[in-house]
Amino acid sequence: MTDLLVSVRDDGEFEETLAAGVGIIDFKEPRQGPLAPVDPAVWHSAALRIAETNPPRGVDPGGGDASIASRPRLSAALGEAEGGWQSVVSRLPRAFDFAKIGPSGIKTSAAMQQLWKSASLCIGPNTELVAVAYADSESASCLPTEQVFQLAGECGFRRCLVDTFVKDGRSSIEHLGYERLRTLGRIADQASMKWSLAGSIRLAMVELLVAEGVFPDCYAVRGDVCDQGRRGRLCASRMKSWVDRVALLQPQSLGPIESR
Ligand SMILES: O=C[C@H](O)COP(=O)(O)O
Repeated sequence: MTDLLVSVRDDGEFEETLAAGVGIIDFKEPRQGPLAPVDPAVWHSAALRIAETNPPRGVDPGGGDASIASRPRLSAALGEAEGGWQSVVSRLPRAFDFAKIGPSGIKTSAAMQQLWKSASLCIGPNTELVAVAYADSESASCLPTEQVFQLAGECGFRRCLVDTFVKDGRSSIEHLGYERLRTLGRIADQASMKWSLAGSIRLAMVELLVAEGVFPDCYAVRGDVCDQGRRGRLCASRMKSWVDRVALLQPQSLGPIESR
C-alpha cells in the first residue's frame, strides 16, 4: 500500500491530519527551511495524544501489532546536517517512528556515513532514521540524489526520501525528470528500501508519475495540502483529496489499480 505523509507545524495541524486519516504525520517548521524542527514541546504533545488514543503496543490475537497498524506513524524533521540537529535530538519522544536530517553541505560518502552513524546513535533504537537526498543537490551543496540512495541502500537503510532543498515551487520532478526518478526507484528496490517522494509535489502530478512508471512507496507533501503555499495553513479538503487518491494506488509490483 502506498503511504501518504503530510508535514505539520503545530498541535492544531496535527489534529487536522489525524481527522483526515493521514498515515504518516511529519513535524517540521516550514517557515525555517525544508527540514527545520518544530519546538520539541509539539513533539511531546503529539506523543501524548497518540498514547491517549491508542492502546499500548502489543501483539494482537491476529498475529500482528494492532496498535502500530491502527495508529498514524509519527515523523520528525531534525534540521540540516550542519544546522544544530544535535541540540534537539535528545528531546525526541520514543513514540516517534521516523526521524530525518537534511544532508546539505555533505559532499563525501564518508561524511554522509558519519552523519548517519552519529544520528542513529543519538536517536536510539525506537526511532528509524530515514536517509534524505535532495533533488536540487547542487543548491544544497551535497551528494547527488542517486549517490545518497545508493549509499543508503549499502548502509542498510530501510527508507530513503527525496525532497527539495530550495522551496521555490520547483518540484523534484522538474529537478530530476522521470528517468532519474525511475532510477531512484530501481536503486531503492534493489536494496529493499522503501522510498518517498517529496519536493513541491502536487496532486495532478500523481497521474503523470503513474503514467511514467514512477511508483514511490510514499508521497510526502506540505505545500499542496495548504491553502496558501507551504507556509500557510493546512486545508482539510486538499488533504482529503490526497488521502483518497493515494488510497487508490498500489505497490509498484502490482501496478496502479486503474491499469490492471
Ligand atoms: O516531507 C515533505 C515535505 O514537507 C514536502 O513539502 P513540500 O510539499 O512543500 O515540498
